[in-house]
Amino acid sequence: MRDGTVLVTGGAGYIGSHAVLALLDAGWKVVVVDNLVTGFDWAVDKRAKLVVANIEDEARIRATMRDEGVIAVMHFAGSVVVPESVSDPLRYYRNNTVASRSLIESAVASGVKHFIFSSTAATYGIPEKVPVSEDSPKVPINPYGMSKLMTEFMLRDVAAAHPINYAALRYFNVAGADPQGRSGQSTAGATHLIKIAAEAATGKRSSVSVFGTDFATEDGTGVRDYIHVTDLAAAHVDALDLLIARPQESHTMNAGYGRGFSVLQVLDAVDRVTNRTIERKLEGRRAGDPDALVADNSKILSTLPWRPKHDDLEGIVKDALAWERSLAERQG
Ligand SMILES: NC(=O)c1ccc[n+]([C@@H]2O[C@H](COP(=O)([O-])OP(=O)(O)OC[C@H]3O[C@@H](n4cnc5c(N)ncnc54)[C@H](O)[C@@H]3O)[C@@H](O)[C@H]2O)c1
Ligand SMILES: O=c1ccn([C@@H]2O[C@H](COP(=O)(O)OP(=O)(O)O[C@H]3O[C@H](CO)[C@H](O)[C@H](O)[C@H]3O)[C@@H](O)[C@H]2O)c(=O)[nH]1
Repeated sequence: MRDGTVLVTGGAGYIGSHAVLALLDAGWKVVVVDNLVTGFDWAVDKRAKLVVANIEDEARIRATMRDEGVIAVMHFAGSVVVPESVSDPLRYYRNNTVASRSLIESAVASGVKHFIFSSTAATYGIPEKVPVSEDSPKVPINPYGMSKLMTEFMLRDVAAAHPINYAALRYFNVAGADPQGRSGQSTAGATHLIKIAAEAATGKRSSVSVFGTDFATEDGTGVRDYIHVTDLAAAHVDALDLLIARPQESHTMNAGYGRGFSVLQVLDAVDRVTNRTIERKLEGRRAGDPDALVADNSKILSTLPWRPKHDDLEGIVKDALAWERSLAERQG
């Protein structure tokens, strides 16, 4: 067992629940803080403690940090739907930026030494150059990306002023599910391509829309860097070890594989795995979708011992499908 407890905000959600598994498997004690707006209490592994609270509830957060001996925070809690951030920006600045400010203040006041933050490739907006490196211009094209970039700025300034260091991981497209079937993407009303394709493959949807066929890519459909959620969770555990080993340093790193697949390549992979053909509806572009978004991942590879173990598109699809099937059984 490691010394100290890790507080995981949003640990009842998709990515957070996988980080909880990775931390527990690595011997950490874990306390989850989640208000269950989009998460599920059953998604939290029983070895972890669940505190149902808003991260803005400073009294409860500080009491939890003190009582549980929290040495590090992994901060996944937030609002994640890009179009919703466009129609309701203040909600995103509240739940992503303002709530993060409150959590960071609680951490500093409670003497928490390390902070790991879920940032996003959406901080880059429409990149000038692909693969996109960390020092590329950060020009978010929606309030979601901006709300996350503002939190990165807060962390930078707070780490300069207080004895706390941080890692901000800019996730690319997170997909797949725990290969042992312990968690997966469970949120209803999904918008993510691989989740939607898995729903179509298991009969929850009749077809998949392909949003745009005139992008500047080889087959005209959007290209993305899909990273397996279990690899992403492992990167957080490695980032925590680094923050502990080198308390004077903080790091902002892309979390992706450095290779992209088009929408049609993803749907082809689903068809191969299921040995069926999902109906595709070719439609117009969604607002604000870049042609291609692929990580330059040289920084994370040179900074952490982390190496991808699940970077195979068909494997990601298989794990997503297996979870979708078990979710269907769970929901009857
Ligand atoms: N899914 C992706 O592709 C992706 C990509 C880049 C970044 N991210 C970031 O990763 C993080 C996790 O995303 P996810 O896909 O797992 O989403 P999710 O909705 O499954 O998880 C978010 C969790 O946070 C909880 N939560 C939200 N607001 C809260 C609050 N104020 N107090 C306490 N709990 C709260 C929710 O109940 C939920 O369990 C988010 O910060 C998101 O911005 C996700
Ligand atoms: O039904 C669908 C859903 C998606 N797509 C396409 O599939 C690709 C991936 O779309 P997703 O919605 O799965 O993901 P995004 O790339 O739009 O965005 C994701 O990654 C971003 C970072 O790059 C943000 O973090 C954001 O939170 C997260 O949703 C895009 O080309 C999109 O147009 C379709 O064709 N049909």
